[in-house]
Order: sequence, then C-alpha cells, then structure tokens
Amino acid sequence: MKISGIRTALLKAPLKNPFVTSLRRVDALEDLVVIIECDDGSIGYGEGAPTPVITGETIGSMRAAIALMEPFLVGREIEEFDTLLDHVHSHIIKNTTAKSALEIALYDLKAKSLSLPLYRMLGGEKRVFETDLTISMGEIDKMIADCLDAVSLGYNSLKIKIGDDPQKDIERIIAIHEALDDSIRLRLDANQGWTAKQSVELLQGIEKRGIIAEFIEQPVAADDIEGLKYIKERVQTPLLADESIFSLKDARRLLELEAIDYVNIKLAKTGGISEALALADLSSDFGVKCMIGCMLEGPISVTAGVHVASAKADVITMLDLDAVSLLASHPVETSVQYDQSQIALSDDLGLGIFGVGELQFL
Ligand SMILES: C[C@H](N)C(=O)N[C@H](CCC(=O)O)C(=O)O
Ligand SMILES: [Mg+2]
Repeated sequence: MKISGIRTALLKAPLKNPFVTSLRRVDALEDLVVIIECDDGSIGYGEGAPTPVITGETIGSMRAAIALMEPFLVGREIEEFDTLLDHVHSHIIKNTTAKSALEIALYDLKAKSLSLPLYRMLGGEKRVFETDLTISMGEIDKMIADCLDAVSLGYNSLKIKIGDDPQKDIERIIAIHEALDDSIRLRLDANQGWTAKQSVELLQGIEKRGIIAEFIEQPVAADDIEGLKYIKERVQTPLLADESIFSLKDARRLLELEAIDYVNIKLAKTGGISEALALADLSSDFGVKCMIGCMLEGPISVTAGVHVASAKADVITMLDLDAVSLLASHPVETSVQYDQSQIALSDDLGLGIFGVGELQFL
C-alpha cells in the first residue's frame, strides 16, 4: 500500500449559533481536509481546523506545512508507519494542527491496511461515549436559554464559556447554576481570560455559594504556570489545563509541579494521535485523569478523537467532543453516530469515514 498522492481541500460548514469564547468569535467552520491516496485505491482521511489564537495556524500555514512534508511521504509504503510518523514530526516544529491532520489520515490508512477499526488497532473497544455541549459566552439570558435547550436535548454536562469580565462571569455562573437542576455538571472554560488573583476570588466566591463546578478550564494565560499552581493551592474547584499543554514536556512540567487536576488532550495541540496517546499515558503515570477535547472543527478530526478516547478509556474519563453537534450541517459521511450527547463508534475500518461530499480542492 504505497502513498501515491496527498490532496487538501477546504471544508466549510455553517454553525447552529456563532461560537464565542473569550479568545474569539467564529460564525462558520472553515477547516482543512487532508486526503492521502494509495496505489491500491485506499484513501486515508484527515482534518484539522486552524485556531490562530491557540495554535498560531491558518489554512495557509497548514497547507504550507503539509506541502513541506509531502515529498517525504509520497512514494512510501503505509507499512513503514513509524517512519511516516517520524517524517510528519521531524521536518518542522510546531504546526500541530497540520501534523495532526496528516497523522489522522495515516492512522486511518494503517487501520484499513490491517482491516481493523482504528480504535481496535489502538487497543480500544466499540463503545458509546457521552460528550458535553459548549455554551457560547454572551448575555446571561441567552446563555441560560442555551443551557436549558441543551438539557432538553439530553446533555448532562455543559461547558460554559466565560472569561471576558470576572464580575460578569460570576453573575453568569450563579444565574446558570440557579436555572439548572443540580444533576447537570457545569464545566467552566475561561480560555485564559483571568489573572490568578481574579481566578481565586471568583472561584472562592462561587464555592461559598455552594457551587463547585466539575472543573475550571484554563483560567489564566497559557504560560502562567505559577498562576495555575497558585490557583490550585487555594480553590476546591478542580483545575484543568488546556492551552498550557501542547506537548509531553508541557504536561510533565505541570504534573511534576502538581499544578493541575486534569489534562485536556486535543489532537490539534499534540500534533496528532501518537502524542495524544503518549500524553494520556504520561497523565496516567501521574494518576491524573484527562478530558479529550476539540477545537471548533469538523467530523473527521473529532472522530479521530473518539477513537483515541476508546483506546485510553481508563484515563480519558471526560469528553468535550461536541464540535460536530455545533454544526448546522456538514458534508462528511461517517458511520460513527453523533446523536446529541451520545457518540457511538462503528465496526467499520479505519476512522469509519466513507466520503467527504463536494469539497473545494486547493
Ligand atoms: C469546541 C470545544 N468544545 C471547545 O470549546 N474548544 C475550545 C477551543 C475552540 C476554538 O476556539 O476553536 C476550548 O476548549 O478552549
Ligand atoms: Mg478550553
């Protein structure tokens, strides 16, 4: 099974609602699909959504990074899998979403070459997973209405986007908590919006009112490691690192410092599946559980995340793989079923992606 070509295409998809965090507002999904073709007709699908404010990438930079790696991959056999992964990672630093998109397509092909679903190749099982749903940051009434809608659709965990204004954030959390049944788990994501002091004041404030969220995600700037430690020593709410952890080195530092309670693994930050698996193992060695998350991205890369969740189900105990549910429609044909909070893996080979509809090839 020899790689004969690599093509990239734009995937554009409308959102049900604008996606708003303290870092950015997005009105429609635009990401990059990678299609690796082999001489026997096999196709591997990959995908990645550039998130300039988090990974520093754009569609243009992803295309350039993939073009750089292409000559090292085309003409090689899928059976040389480890060498292929090595090429993805060794010719350029950073560019983690581009690397992830390529890796996902390579893993899809490798699993197909073994006639296995990807989760089986990775040691996982066919399972149904539960994801949360993200509630975009906005006015309190709108956020409450969105939360109630999500609960009526069966979501048990809601990820509340905050972080633009600590005072307003307290009001949002209190109002949302009051509006919901206690059984609904609240995950708070400030996307780096607060200082360490503000985080402690705010979290202690809601804790005094009896509100303990499932976790607070990335309250402070990505590089504010001391800030994370400062917060962890002063609040009861568990602390989850997102933008602070891309690599194993990032994670090891935070885990050794005991500065966090949970790790958010995203393929777009780790540079794909291989490092995501290693990050789950490293966290497990430290006795720390993980969430697998996603950017605002499409069904191919989110599906890759579900396979990783299956492979590391002992340590990946939480899913934030809601990006497919945030889309109003998309052109990807997949046998992995997305039904609101429920995501069900299938028996199909590789990722379980059959086609990508009409895409704009670049
Ligand atoms: C979509 C997912 N639930 C999510 O909230 N991801 C964000 C970043 C998404 C983006 O800006 O594309 C996060 O966890 O910070
Ligand atoms: Mg986050």
